[in-house]
Amino acid sequence: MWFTSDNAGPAAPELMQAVMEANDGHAMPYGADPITARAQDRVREVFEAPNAVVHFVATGTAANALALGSVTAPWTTVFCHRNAHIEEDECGAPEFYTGGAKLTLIDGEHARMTEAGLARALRFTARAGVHNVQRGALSLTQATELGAVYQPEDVAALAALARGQSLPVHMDGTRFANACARLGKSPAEMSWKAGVDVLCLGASKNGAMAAEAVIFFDGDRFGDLAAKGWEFELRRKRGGHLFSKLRFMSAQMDRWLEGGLWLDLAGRANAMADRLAAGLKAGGRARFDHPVEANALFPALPRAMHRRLHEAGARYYMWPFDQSLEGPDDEMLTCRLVCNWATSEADVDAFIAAANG
Ligand SMILES: Cc1ncc(COP(=O)(O)O)c(C=O)c1O
Ligand SMILES: C[C@H](O)[C@H](N)C(=O)O
Repeated sequence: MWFTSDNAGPAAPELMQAVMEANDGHAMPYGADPITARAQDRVREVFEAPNAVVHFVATGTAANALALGSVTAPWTTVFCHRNAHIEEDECGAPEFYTGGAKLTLIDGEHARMTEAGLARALRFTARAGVHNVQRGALSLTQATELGAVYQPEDVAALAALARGQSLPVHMDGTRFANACARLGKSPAEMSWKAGVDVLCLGASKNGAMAAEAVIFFDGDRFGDLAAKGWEFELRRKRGGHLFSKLRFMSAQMDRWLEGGLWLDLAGRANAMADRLAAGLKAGGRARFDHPVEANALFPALPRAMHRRLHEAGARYYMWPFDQSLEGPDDEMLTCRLVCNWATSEADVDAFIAAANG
């Protein structure tokens, strides 16, 4: 019963097979191989973005931090949600790779930034003179860190506010696939058509061993897109994130996007989250303070239930982590349960049985 994180899940056999097939003799290193070119074209095709600049890195943190470093200056601030991964879980990488940009934290339920919150923050930074950080970029996470998704129109409204201040829009798409699978909208509608300028598309949480795409879309934001892409390549290399045998990462991304596999895998994870939520709700003792819109759920459960689950061998995080299993049985404690493409109905049903007793 593994529900700690989709990072704990196995790689999908299709992607492992793609890596094996890529292991065919010699090929030019550092991304100059044909598999990488094919994967870059596959991304452009799936996103209906023939001119997009596409590069691959191994981690979501590298993707986010290098992308933000490419679109904002050290003396600026990036507007993000208070619970954004770039704020809470990247150990200062965005600040490091931007050369010191700050993060301006904005509230909103379910880690979804509100228009009002962003508008207020933009107004507050309007006073910026030489003594103040300048507005740098907007960063949104899709799906959010609390298991919710943004509708394309929500993204468009927030992006419009950013665009009104000539700010680029970054999207942390570590679980973009889960949001796309949930909403059934096209990747283009969920990204550049809604105003996203640079998308970090995560495959690692959704079947890859390690593969993340940084996609700069050909809007009016970056002027010379080729130059922006080259700048990213230099930042990636300088940051130590250019893989010499990039073909093995590219092969994962290419296979993941081929024939809609990425959406099938994400759909499986979402369906298991739905099953798990339904089973806990049926037990009558779970409280849900956040919606289940992707592959994660955040139920509040009685402490006694948590004890029972831990005794049954269930693996998951209390959320926040530091909540103790010692104390009154009926105190409600929130946890995070994350399903991945390999989560089985048996895993889910065993968790529900242990929870409901
Ligand atoms: C929303 C979000 N963004 C970015 C990341 C960073 O990914 P990585 O841990 O591969 O650096 C994670 C990690 O799971 C995440 O949950
Ligand atoms: C939170 C942790 O850093 C990881 N991003 C995860 O979602 O498991």
